[in-house]
Amino acid sequence: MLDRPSLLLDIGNSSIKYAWYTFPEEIADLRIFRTSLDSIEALLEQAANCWLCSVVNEETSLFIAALCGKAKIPFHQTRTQAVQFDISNAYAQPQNMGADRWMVILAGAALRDRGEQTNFIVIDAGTAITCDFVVANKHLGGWIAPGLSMARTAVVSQTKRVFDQGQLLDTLTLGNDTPICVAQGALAQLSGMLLQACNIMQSYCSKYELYISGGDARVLISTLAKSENNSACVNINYVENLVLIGLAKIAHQNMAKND
Ligand SMILES: Nc1ncnc2c1ncn2[C@@H]1O[C@H](COP(=O)(O)OP(=O)(O)OP(=O)(O)O)[C@@H](O)[C@H]1O
Ligand SMILES: CC(C)(CO)[C@@H](O)C(=O)NCCC(=O)O
Ligand SMILES: [K+]
Repeated sequence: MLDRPSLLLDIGNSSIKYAWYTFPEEIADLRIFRTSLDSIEALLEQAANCWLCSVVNEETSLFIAALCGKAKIPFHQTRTQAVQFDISNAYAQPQNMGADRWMVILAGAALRDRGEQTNFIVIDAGTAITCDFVVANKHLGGWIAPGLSMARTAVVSQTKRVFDQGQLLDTLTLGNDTPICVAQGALAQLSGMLLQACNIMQSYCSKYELYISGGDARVLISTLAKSENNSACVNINYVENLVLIGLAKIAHQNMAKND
């Protein structure tokens, strides 16, 4: 059983992603796959154990736990902590913070340890976009906002004459008809969030790293790269899935302890 890898599961609001982790592999080298609830049982048959990060209902976690019981393998679910790996959480009630955000913060810390910077911003541009700030091992707080797709849907659904044709653009320009104005408006909101994040971080520290992942990460990076006024945002690192890297870090630590 021990020659089998750990199954790392990220259950988000709209999709499920997973990766295999074999101790003591490098945690930054994960290959990411998408799956569905129906396919998890088959994955567990090949796993030594399972690590879950979920932001959906408790029933789903109980379902995965039961599948692990059936496969006779250990089940672990990560929860947001007040302090973990020397990083302290700014929430007065850490349990209120989505476990995915905490994994993303721990992933930022793990990736940062390989470089020089101790300060970092982590952004997860998924269904919702979240942004969290860590300076000298202290999480200072963060933001939650609609993701690109949700922002576009929101403005269309709450107005009469605004419509969207779903164009995917990665250059910020000024729209001259309704659907382009919608596509550009959402892009301006989200890339503006990145710029504000960098501006605010500079008031805390002169050097920091920025890690960004999620379905909209690439579009946001190329939008900023093509903008003229992006000097605040430097050192942007794209990572396919920070949640799973955070989970790998915890799985790694747990196995190192029991080694
Ligand atoms: N093929 C695609 N399908 C769905 N969303 C996509 C696709 N390509 C890019 N996106 C963008 O990705 C965003 C969703 O990101 P991602 O796939 O990381 O989220 P998710 O897995 O649904 O999020 P969560 O983890 O919160 O459930 C949407 O805002 C959308 O604009
Ligand atoms: C913000 C999301 C939806 C991002 O996936 C998730 O982290 C979540 O449900 N969070 C709970 C609220 C909070 O983090 O404060
Ligand atoms: K998300």
